[in-house]
Formats: sequence, structure tokens, C-alpha cells
Amino acid sequence: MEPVLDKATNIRPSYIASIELPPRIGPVNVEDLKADLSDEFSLVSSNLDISQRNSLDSKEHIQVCLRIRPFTATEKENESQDCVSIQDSTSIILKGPKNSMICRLSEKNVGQMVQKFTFSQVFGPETTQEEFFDGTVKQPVQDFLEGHNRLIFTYGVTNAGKTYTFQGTEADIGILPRTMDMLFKSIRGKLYPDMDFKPLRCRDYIRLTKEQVREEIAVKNSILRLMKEVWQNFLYSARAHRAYVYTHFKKNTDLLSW
Ligand SMILES: Nc1ncnc2c1ncn2[C@@H]1O[C@H](COP(=O)(O)OP(=O)(O)OP(=O)(O)O)[C@@H](O)[C@H]1O
Repeated sequence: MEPVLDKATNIRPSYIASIELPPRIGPVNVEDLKADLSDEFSLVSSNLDISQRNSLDSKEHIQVCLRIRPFTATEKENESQDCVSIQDSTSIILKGPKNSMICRLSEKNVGQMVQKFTFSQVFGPETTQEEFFDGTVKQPVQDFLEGHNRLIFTYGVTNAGKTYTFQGTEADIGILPRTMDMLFKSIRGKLYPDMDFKPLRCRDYIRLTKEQVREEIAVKNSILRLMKEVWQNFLYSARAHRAYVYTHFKKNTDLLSW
């Protein structure tokens, strides 16, 4: 039975009442909602050099990978329902949890409501940290080492597994330490061993003569000596202050007990 609404007491909130909808002109075209925007966000412009264009041509310019994490112990204890099923390596089917409102409504009206989502790559709950790194981040890091710009980020609701994926655990490191490892390995043996470069402003440097190197070392040593003296003086006065506080306190408590 339809609820009977008492019009006199059902007052619309003022913020709704105050909205004036613009008059609709002609039919609404919804086709552009499905527009493929990938061309507009294309990284390939005429300014890029040929090597960069080749590197990008073979791939999508934006890659969106999905990682589905396994249930945590608590979720298993609570018998959480699996709402995501992997259809193939790039798509998943999402079902509303059984007995949820959306599920009951959709079953009643149009059968169980399912939604399909497509990604560049889908990684299931059994995916290891190494497999995930190799399948997602390794190539962009390699591109970066060859001089291209790359941006990698994780995105998801709380508890989705972003920190685990990015940072990982001590026993099973994530994509960030694996990336750093790759970067440091790539410069191994390429480090300049001498100490005759000096940074200048933000991006420049100058090469020092032997005499200038000696002067730099002398300046640095005197700064270090000065810092050591300041630190020792600080420690000395901190100890003296503590000793004073202790004796003062002791004297007062002695007086009190007396
Ligand atoms: N691939 C995985 N394998 C095993 N455990 C995982 C995996 N991904 C996440 N977890 C576990 O799931 C829980 C939630 O993960 P995590 O803390 O990374 O989520 P988060 O997205 O960073 O959350 P928040 O946004 O709240 O910081 C943690 O207990 C984590 O150890």
C-alpha cells in the first residue's frame, strides 16, 4: 500500500525548493557520455622525438591495473562474500552482496544485477609482489631510466591494499622498494668517485681545481669542528642543569622529610 502523505506537514527543504531547473531545450544526447577520451589524453604529440614515440606507440598511454587482494583473516572469520569474479585477464564481474538492498531490488526487477569492468590488466588474489611488479611497474621504470617521464600511483578505498602493494612488508617488499632497487642497480659502477664537483644553484655544477678541493675540505672540516664544539657545550650545560635540578630537588625533599 502506498503511504499516505500529509501534504500540509511534508514541507520540502528550502535548498530544494529554491533550485530553479533550466528549461530543457530539445532531446538530451547521451551518446557523448560514452565517448572514448583516450585521444584527448594522448601523450603522443608532434613535439616528441622518434625514440619516445616508438616507446609509447606500442602501449596504451594510461594503464589502469586492478589488483584484487585476498581476504584478510578477519574477513574469512566473518565469512565475507566474494563479490568480484575475474572473467579474463582484463575484465571482472562485480555482483552486489547477497541479501543487500541492491541485490534484492535487482533480482526482483531485472534478475541479479552484475556490472562488468575492464582494465589494462587484472591481477588476482594469488598474485605475488614480484609478479605484480614485473607485470605493472617494471616497464615504466625501465622507460624512466631511458629518459621518459612516468607516473605511478595506487588508488582505492580504505583497506583495499594500497600500502601493501606500494610499500609491502619486510618479508615481501612492494613496488616502491623494488623500484628503488632497480634504480640503484642501474647506476652501480657508474658513480663518479672523485670529490671535485660542486653543486651550483639548482641544476648546475662546477669542477674544482686541486687547490679549490683542498680549500673546500678545510672549510668542511672547520664547520664539522664547530658543530662538534656546539654539541659538546650543549651536552655539558644539559648535564649541569640536570645536576642542579637533582641537588635542588634533593635538598628540598630532605628539608621536607626533616
Ligand atoms: N595482496 C595482498 N596479500 C595479502 N594481504 C594483503 C594484500 N593486500 C593487502 N593485504 C592486507 O590487507 C590489509 C589492508 O591493506 P592496506 O593496509 O595495504 O590497505 P590500504 O589501501 O593502504 O588502506 P588505507 O587506505 O586505510 O591505508 C592489510 O592487513 C594488508 O596486509
